[in-house]
Amino acid sequence: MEIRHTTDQDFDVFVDTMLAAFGFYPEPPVDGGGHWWSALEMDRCLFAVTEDGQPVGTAGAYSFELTLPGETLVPVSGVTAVGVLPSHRRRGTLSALMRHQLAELRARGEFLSVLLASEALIYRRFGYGPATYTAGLTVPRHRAALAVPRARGGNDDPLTGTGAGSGAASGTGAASGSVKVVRSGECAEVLEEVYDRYRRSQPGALSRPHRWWSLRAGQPPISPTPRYVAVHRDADGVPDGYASYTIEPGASRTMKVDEIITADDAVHTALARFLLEHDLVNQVSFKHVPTDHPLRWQLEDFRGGEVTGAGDWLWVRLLDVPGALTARGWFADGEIVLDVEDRFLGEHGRHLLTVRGGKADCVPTDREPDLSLDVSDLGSVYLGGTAPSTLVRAGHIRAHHPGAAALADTLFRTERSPHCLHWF
Ligand SMILES: CC(=O)SCCNC(=O)CCNC(=O)[C@H](O)C(C)(C)COP(=O)(O)OP(=O)(O)OC[C@H]1O[C@@H](n2cnc3c(N)ncnc32)[C@H](O)[C@@H]1OP(=O)(O)O
Repeated sequence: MEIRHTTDQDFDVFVDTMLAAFGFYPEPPVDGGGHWWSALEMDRCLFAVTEDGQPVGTAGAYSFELTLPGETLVPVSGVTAVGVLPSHRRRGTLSALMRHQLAELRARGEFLSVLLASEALIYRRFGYGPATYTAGLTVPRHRAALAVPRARGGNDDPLTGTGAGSGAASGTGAASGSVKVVRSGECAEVLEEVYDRYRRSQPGALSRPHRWWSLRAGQPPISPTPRYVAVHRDADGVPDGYASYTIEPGASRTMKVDEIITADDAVHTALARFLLEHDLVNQVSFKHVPTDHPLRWQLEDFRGGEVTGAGDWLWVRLLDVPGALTARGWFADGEIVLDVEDRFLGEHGRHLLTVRGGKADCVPTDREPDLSLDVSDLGSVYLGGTAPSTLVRAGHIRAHHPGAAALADTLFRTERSPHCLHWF
């Protein structure tokens, strides 16, 4: 089995092989891109090839930026299009592709790799751990009333003041804004710009490169699939949020919300209100709600929303432990010794992590460890979305003394849970 790079000439064969591995039929071409795979970076794709030259396995990587806790932006590889033909499985082809790819990512100087896992059993052995979580929230219209915020109140508040449809919302509740509904095809530039502002402040979020928008590659609202988009603008008319949605015809009249994108909680509230008050809708189904998002708390009826499809989203793999640990922001001072095992790459390191004033220093040490953990578990806790103590209680991370788990929880905790809704 040989692993080799693909070139632009291989694009069609690459896509055919990858689709066959997933059991999908090739789809007819769409004008100007349109398929999720049209933004594949062919210089970052790999073929696994048999001795007689037949491609039997594929793996690709997108060049993204990931927002770390502390709003640090770092380049990461978004691993994608991983597949091995059904006729050639369980012979080590994926393992060979992963080994080759991880070495290449390191050679590029990247210290993190991320992916969305088709199955949860595949990637831990390669050092990836689930790191961000998401869930759907379905709210019947008759239970959709929003509560008056107890800490604020008053007429200038985004919840209690004029509705978003007629204009209201800001970070402080002091300024007004407006919502206008347009079709997704008419506002691509606005979506791209608002998304870019949002993702820079949201830990766990990935960039959506311009190429994705121009090729309409990905899931709605990036794809050519028709959508309505409620665009929120501030008092000066500057777009600061959007919600992309469809309404199912027929008896269900379910409004399906692909995403609400904004960096401002008050704008999020205004857009949610706009959707929840929409006429001729029986229920509103939000596809992506971060697990700790205030939306559920904002419903007057705390049981008014049903959480659906809760699960993992972004899996994270550290390629350079000190590099990754010193890159993110930290929110509590302290020090901890981590003994990290990387079985797939056959590596082991003991690191002293010292945090002062939001920044970390990470050096090799021979001190006794506080925690012993696999690199995949470090990937899970790295963005702050999984408490180390949960993995201690699960029997995955070993705490060497009472208090070690609580110390790790305090250090790794972030101001806001990481969340990613970009599909790739
Ligand atoms: C980021 C993404 O693109 S996610 C998409 C992943 N791709 C898919 O789901 C498409 C359908 N599936 C496939 O193409 C293949 O089954 C793959 C890519 C998941 C696995 O490829 P293979 O070449 O069979 O994997 P390989 O032989 O290297 O297996 C390595 C180990 O992982 C295990 N493994 C591989 N796939 C799975 C799985 N789906 N579930 C459980 N274990 C698995 C193997 O049993 C093997 O274990 P071992 O080392 O203890 O013997």
